[in-house]
Amino acid sequence: MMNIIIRRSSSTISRLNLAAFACSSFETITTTLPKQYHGYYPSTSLPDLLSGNGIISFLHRARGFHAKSGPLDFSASLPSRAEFAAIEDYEEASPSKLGNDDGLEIAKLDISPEIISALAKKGITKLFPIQRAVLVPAMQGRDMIGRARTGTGKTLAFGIPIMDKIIQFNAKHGRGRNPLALVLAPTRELARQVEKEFAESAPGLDTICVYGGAPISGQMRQLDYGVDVAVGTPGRIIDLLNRGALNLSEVQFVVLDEADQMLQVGFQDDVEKILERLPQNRQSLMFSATMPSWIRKLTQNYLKDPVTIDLVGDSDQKLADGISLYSIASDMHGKASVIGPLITEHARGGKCIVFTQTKRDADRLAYAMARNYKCEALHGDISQSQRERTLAGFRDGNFNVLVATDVAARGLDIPNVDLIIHYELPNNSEIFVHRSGRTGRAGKKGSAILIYTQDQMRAVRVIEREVGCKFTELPRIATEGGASRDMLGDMGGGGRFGFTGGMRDRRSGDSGFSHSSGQGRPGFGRSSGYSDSFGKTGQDRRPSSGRFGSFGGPGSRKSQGGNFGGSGFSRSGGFGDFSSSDQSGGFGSGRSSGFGDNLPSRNSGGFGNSRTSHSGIFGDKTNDDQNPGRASRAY
Ligand SMILES: Nc1ncnc2c1ncn2[C@@H]1O[C@H](COP(=O)(O)OP(=O)(O)OP(=O)(O)O)[C@@H](O)[C@H]1O
Repeated sequence: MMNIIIRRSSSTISRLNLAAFACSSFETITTTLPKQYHGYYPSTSLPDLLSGNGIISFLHRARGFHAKSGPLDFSASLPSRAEFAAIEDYEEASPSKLGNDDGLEIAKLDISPEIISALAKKGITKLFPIQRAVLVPAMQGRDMIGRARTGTGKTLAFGIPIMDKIIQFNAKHGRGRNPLALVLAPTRELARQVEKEFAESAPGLDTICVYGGAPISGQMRQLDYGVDVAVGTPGRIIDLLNRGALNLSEVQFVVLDEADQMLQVGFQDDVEKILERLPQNRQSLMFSATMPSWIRKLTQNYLKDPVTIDLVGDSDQKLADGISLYSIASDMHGKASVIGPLITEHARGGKCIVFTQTKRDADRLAYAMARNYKCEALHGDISQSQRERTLAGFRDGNFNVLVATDVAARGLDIPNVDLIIHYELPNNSEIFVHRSGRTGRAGKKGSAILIYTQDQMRAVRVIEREVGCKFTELPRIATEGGASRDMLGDMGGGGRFGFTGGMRDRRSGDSGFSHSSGQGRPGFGRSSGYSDSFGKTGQDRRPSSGRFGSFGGPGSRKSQGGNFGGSGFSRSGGFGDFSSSDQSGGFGSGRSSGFGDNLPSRNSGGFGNSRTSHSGIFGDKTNDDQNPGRASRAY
């Protein structure tokens, strides 16, 4: 085992021995964090990282050297002034030898001044730990898998080296027409956000975001004009490739953001199709806050001699440190009515995201809550323009409760979200991490509350175990009578529910509330879900099996009712129905089939075929691009 240590050298950062890096092959990098980052990383979870006074210690295993050199080889951008010290050492670093570290000033990095000043304008002056850990190997052209907790700056971790290299390349070779970098993201909203971060951090680069639901002609025109960085969702990218509007032959960098989702069943095929169109000689980067064990095997197929930069670790708490976790028991009927008191108590006037399992739940809950809260729904059946308005309104603080499906679970960086409510249990612990991670970002604090029913106790414990966390149990909130009906009573009447499907600017013919086809979908049955999910050790648990379908309770139930307007609603009326319908089958079927079934109106052709082979949220994947024949969207 050999260590390579990168350290700050007095007040500047020198890069003396990058050759040493280039001659080495890493498997795993862990970091020693400076004290100022302890807020982000609990000391219990990174015990070995707290002893090094800001030294990044790269533990790696020397293997056969695999050097990549492409058109944008980092050596071309290495400065004559040495800014980094990369000290190769065959011994464990001793803190005393390495001195203090007061953080890595971005202004002192040898990166483009354009990036430095653009970041400074955003208030970003020091690298976060994942960014400093990634910088050198990324600059060297190493393929990598990067894992760091939610909200810790992964976007810029891969963004800064890519932007810098492209700026250098353009300066040398002039600007080209075809993109040099491609970033794939699972949702449109995330794709837009990532593209925005690139555009703001390197204003001189031409960036484009391509995603379904937006006119393709404008995207084609922009591509024709020429772009440096393309960010997008897979379906639209494939569409543009098929039309000959997107040429990926010059791509030097490809990033799979939320890589574990991008490689899940349902997404993987599209991702592979895209990767096939890229040059062999490229740098591939995969990032996520969660990297289930199955992904490690898969990545061998896509990455060359990758370095793994893991700031989470297997045994550590997987959540960002600033997130306080709570759980609260409720019966099905009372779930909706505990939300109000929870918001009052825990959101402290900030924003709150309530996560539901289904689009229908999101609509109905948002509708019901709108009596008392400024509240909107966000999910995949809402038109793209409305989705964008909703998200912008939420960001701007025009309303402060967003009721969303897992379309909002990953990556979204919305300021001042203080509270996450898991109205329904997520399908798996990774989704729990991502949903909860919409709060407590960039060192801030926040709370996440899991509402569960008694028969979901076991699933709650599984989350605790897999995420390495402990919920603080909140006292039950009485829901008999008053509160529930006050807030939700207006929802009564089957007719009203018919309305929820069209509550916002939806695609015509939205059939989201019909749920005839998926009731018998495998993996959602509670018993099978549990054994499927929990019986495994974490190996190869790709979510296609709906492993935590068991979590959700509602969706796991066998449909007894038939359609939504049927027994579920009419039986008890009011918002209580919302919950009770879970039991009656309305939700159960909605959840299991609705995802797949909701989409035909938005997508031509293939969506009519529900993809029953996909179960669980991931099975339905986010791919909401208008791509005939493709699988339906999840959220
Ligand atoms: N070095 C930095 N200094 C200050 N703020 C930063 C820095 N790097 C990133 N940020 C900010 O931190 C926030 C979270 O960053 P980002 O969205 O990249 O997190 P992430 O790790 O990708 O999260 P997720 O896992 O949820 O996708 C953003 O608002 C970003 O602008």
